[in-house]
Amino acid sequence: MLDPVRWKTRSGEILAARPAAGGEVPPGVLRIIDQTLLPGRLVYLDLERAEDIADAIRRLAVRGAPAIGCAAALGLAAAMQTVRSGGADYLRSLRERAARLEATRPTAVNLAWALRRCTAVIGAAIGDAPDSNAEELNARLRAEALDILEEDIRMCRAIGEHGLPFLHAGARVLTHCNAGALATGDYGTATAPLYRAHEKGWKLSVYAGETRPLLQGARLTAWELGRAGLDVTVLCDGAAPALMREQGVDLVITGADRIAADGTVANKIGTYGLALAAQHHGIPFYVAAPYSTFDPDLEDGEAIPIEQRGAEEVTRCGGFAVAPENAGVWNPAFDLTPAGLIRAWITDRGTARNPKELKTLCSDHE
Ligand SMILES: CSC[C@@H](O)[C@@H](O)C(=O)COP(=O)(O)O
Repeated sequence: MLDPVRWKTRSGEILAARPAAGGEVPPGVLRIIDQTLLPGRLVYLDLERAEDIADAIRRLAVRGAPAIGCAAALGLAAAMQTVRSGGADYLRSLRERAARLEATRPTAVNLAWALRRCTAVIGAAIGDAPDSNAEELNARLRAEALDILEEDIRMCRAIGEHGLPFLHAGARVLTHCNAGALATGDYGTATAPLYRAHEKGWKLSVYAGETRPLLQGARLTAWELGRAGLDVTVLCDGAAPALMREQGVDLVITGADRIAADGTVANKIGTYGLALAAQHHGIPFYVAAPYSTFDPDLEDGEAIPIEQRGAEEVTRCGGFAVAPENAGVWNPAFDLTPAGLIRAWITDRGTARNPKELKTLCSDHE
């Protein structure tokens, strides 16, 4: 069984998208919040088979770079419970399931990072003891998956501490998409300093861009921050530059799906536009991410694979047609923000002011 790890807000509510969030979970099951139904309904999904876990990641029932890494690792551990043969057969089954999970979403590097960590650990265990049985290997795999989750929790907390100095009581903060508790194992990345500030009793004004086409900002960020007691205002994506000009914003902070060695950040579509608007208005733009989001092997950010998603995400909204069915659609899930537009990268290992510092902080990526 996957050990339950619980996280509660100050008001005592269980919030994060993590296994066991809804109570006791039977052996070999990954329990997640179905984020596609929020904020209307809080529904948990129990997933057992690698295909179902892959499907949940693909259709964004669980989403956000760190969360899909954790869910894939824990899901892999759950799905492997039914495998009976040990040794090389076990490794073959593991690699086959991991490949299926890794193929679901190409941009967020945390997914590949977590799955490769799991396969490497089992490869090494079998290298040391080729006759290991499935039970022993399952225990090792489960421990590694839980380690990934626990490390993510620690990283969120550390990002919160490193990001806190950029805030002050009364700060007006704009964020995009959902880089919060729902997107990680704990506090979130971009939201971690906001939760920390809130815990200290600082009153913030948080602005959440709605984040078309799937509205992660409006549906998820506004939901989770509101539940935790933060003051949150939702705006249409197109309203962000006017907000900066007319109401004033002290800083913009977003998460990341992958950061290349040159500091380029891939994040939810619309991030680049926010960074350009922030530069125009002299507003600092920060990116918060754990080291597992840094991809030191990718020198040039332009090489980050950008996931293209289905046309219906753009032509339909909430079940209604919002564009003609036959209109052409361009629907990249992410865009690239160059390093020159980023004031600092706030990581679990400290804050980097330029790509060189970032590489020094984060380059021992496993
Ligand atoms: C801490 S999550 C950072 C990013 O993963 C987040 O900002 C984002 O772009 C998520 O995109 P999504 O398509 O919802 O998975």
